[in-house]
Amino acid sequence: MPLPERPSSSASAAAPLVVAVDGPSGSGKSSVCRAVARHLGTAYLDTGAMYRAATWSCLRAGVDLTDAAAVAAHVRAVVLAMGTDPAGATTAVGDVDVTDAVRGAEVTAAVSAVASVPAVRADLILRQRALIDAACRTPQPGRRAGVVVEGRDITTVVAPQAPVRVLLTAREEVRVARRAQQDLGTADAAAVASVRDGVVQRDLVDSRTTDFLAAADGVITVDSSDLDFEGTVEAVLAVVGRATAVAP
Ligand SMILES: Nc1ncnc2c1ncn2[C@@H]1O[C@H](COP(=O)(O)OP(=O)(O)OP(=O)(O)O)[C@@H](O)[C@H]1O
Ligand SMILES: Nc1ccn([C@H]2C[C@H](O)[C@@H](COP(=O)(O)O)O2)c(=O)n1
Repeated sequence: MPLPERPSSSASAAAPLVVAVDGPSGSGKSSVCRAVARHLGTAYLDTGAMYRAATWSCLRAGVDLTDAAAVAAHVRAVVLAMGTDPAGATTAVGDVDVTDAVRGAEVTAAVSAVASVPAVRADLILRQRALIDAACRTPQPGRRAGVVVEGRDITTVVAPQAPVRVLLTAREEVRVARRAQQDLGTADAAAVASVRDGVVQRDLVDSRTTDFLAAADGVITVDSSDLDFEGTVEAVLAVVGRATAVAP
């Protein structure tokens, strides 16, 4: 069942809404959150794309990724521009559009190292909070004030006060199969085997930096293992509806 877009005529009347979503790789954060934001009429912020853009810039500049101080100093100077329209979220470093480049294998293999540097995290977390604040205070014309923001530490560190906090998860074999289907166009045994390590290893390394495998207090878990894409979007929207319902 196609989900309707939220009518923009009432966009300016609603209070700002922040929906914070965390989860492991392949759980559906990007695709599901984009659809949820479209439905709610809010902005959409992909914080993983920010870590990826920082990594892309380090790689391009030849920064030694084992040198945390050098990585942090480089990232501090990176001009990041995040487009938060859920219909076409974009990422730019300076005036270079890196929306597609940051999805490449080289960045994916290196991003965990950059994201594990505490000073990089402190820097990007400040930028993420500023973007969330901007989406709440000055929404784009026709958009509702607020943002659906996803990553690994949004419910716990970046926006722990968000009125809606969700851990979006799915069983490992389901996430690996989705990644195979997405990257290789098939989820046959060979395709699944070839992407498994990339998914599992990255989650293992990332989970030493951020805690996205278990829901923190007050965070609602949505397990999409046995849901299709639209069912997952509806499940997240149901959490939003319950969390924002006005008591009678
Ligand atoms: N409930 C679902 N049922 C079927 N496919 C899904 C579901 N949710 C997401 N997908 C598909 O799974 C793939 C991975 O989803 P997505 O890229 O949104 O995950 P992610 O959590 O953002 O991953 P990463 O953190 O690695 O970027 C996409 O092709 C998406 O369309
Ligand atoms: N809030 C976040 C978001 C992302 N990361 C790291 C961990 C991931 O490996 C990487 C890329 O994220 P993805 O595009 O796969 O969602 O960025 C993080 O540490 N904190």
